[in-house]
Amino acid sequence: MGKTLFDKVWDSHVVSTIQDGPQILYIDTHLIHEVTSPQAFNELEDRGIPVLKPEQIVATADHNTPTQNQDQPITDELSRKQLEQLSENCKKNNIILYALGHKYNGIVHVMAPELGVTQPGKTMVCGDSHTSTHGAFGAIAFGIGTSQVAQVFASQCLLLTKPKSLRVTVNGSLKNSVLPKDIILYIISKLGTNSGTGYFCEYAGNVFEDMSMEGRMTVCNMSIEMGARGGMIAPDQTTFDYVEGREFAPKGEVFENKVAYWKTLPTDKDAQFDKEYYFEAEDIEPMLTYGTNPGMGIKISEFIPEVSDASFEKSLKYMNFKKGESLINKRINFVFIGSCTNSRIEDFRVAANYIKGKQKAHNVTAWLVPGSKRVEAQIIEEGLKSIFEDAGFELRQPGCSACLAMNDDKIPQGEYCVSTSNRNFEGRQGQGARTILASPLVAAVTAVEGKIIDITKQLN
Ligand SMILES: CC(C)[C@H](C(=O)O)[C@@H](O)C(=O)O
Ligand code: SF4
Repeated sequence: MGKTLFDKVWDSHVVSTIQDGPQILYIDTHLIHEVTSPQAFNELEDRGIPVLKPEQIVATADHNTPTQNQDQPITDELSRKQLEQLSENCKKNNIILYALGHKYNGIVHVMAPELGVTQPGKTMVCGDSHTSTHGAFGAIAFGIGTSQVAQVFASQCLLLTKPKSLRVTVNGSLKNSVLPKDIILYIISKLGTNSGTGYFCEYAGNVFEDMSMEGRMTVCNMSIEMGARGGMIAPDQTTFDYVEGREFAPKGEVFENKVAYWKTLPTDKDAQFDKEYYFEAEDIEPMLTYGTNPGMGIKISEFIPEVSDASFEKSLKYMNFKKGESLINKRINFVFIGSCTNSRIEDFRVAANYIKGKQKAHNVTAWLVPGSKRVEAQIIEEGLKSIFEDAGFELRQPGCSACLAMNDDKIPQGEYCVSTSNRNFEGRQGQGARTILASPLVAAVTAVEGKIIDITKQLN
């Protein structure tokens, strides 16, 4: 029987198998940030164990970073301490750190692919659930807990049970104004937030084959929101072209040899998956979430479903929405374009393309937060900064920002925020804040209108 992409990468990294039990998997790249690494460093220090392969670790500061005045000392004490500790730990253990202000700094899932650290066929981990993003390259990439971070520091390996396999296939042609974010929000709205539990997901079909690397990252990023351990897309010419020439990508003949190997990775025709789902591209429309998990999504033109269930009702109460109502014309005072889901240059191009020559609505505070220093530089080089500023949008400095309330960028109590991030949990963007997940295009339109409008009517 043939093998899946996941099988091929997994099997080539198994160091040892315990009979009828878990396997020891070799980890090629370990990404770290300030939130989940400190306890792991402490554990190692307490036990007198050195970091085995510091050269296979890449560190960045992202969650606690302010998105204004990054050249000045951080005023928030907790955030300042978190970042200082990361710097100290990296220095002590000879780990490369792209600290705040460094030209390679950014959200871990934005900067690592940009630098060519993320490559097909690799195993990659980070103490962060959205590590699934890197699967867009055909890598096995997944989030781990703090004790596993310590395991990888000490051994460059992890003890794991091989997950089951799931494939989601989307074929057909997409409608105008449907972006990768809409595709993954649509899939999760259909499958629910637990459908992937215990599985690693592969995305297949012409829709993903035709997608840019940035779009593929948006899709794989949210795999975790349907419960999957990770998501993957077969590497192809789009992938190789993206990786080639980046700082940490292999060069010359080594690159050519790698490409020859990467070409062997796609799932074999006769491979079997434990579970398969199929969708048609024509059925997908721009999406919005109305509840407090990413599976509570509807097409922008649809109505909130009428479900009788206590947790559903609790969720609507938090959002102050009613069953059966439409979100069209809801007044929105906050718009956030950013996060590791949608803070790459293509996202800002989409937004700028719509915003150009328009003005944001008076009631709206619109934050644009690039995922990395490099994206920030691209925004300036391509002239997007002035488009945004002329329209009254606020371009901030890179970081996780309003994706989660771990820094100064918080949405006030009771306010709605149309956000390009990946989680709409209660309090995610600030205490009592109400998050509506959407694509960068829907977010940009909302900021200009000051309310949600049916973009399928306006733009088609
Ligand atoms: C802080 C971190 C551990 C967390 C994660 O694992 O995903 C964060 O990035 C998030 O998006 O909720
Ligand atoms: S941008 Fe949001 S989802 Fe991504 S790593 Fe940061 S906090 Fe997590």
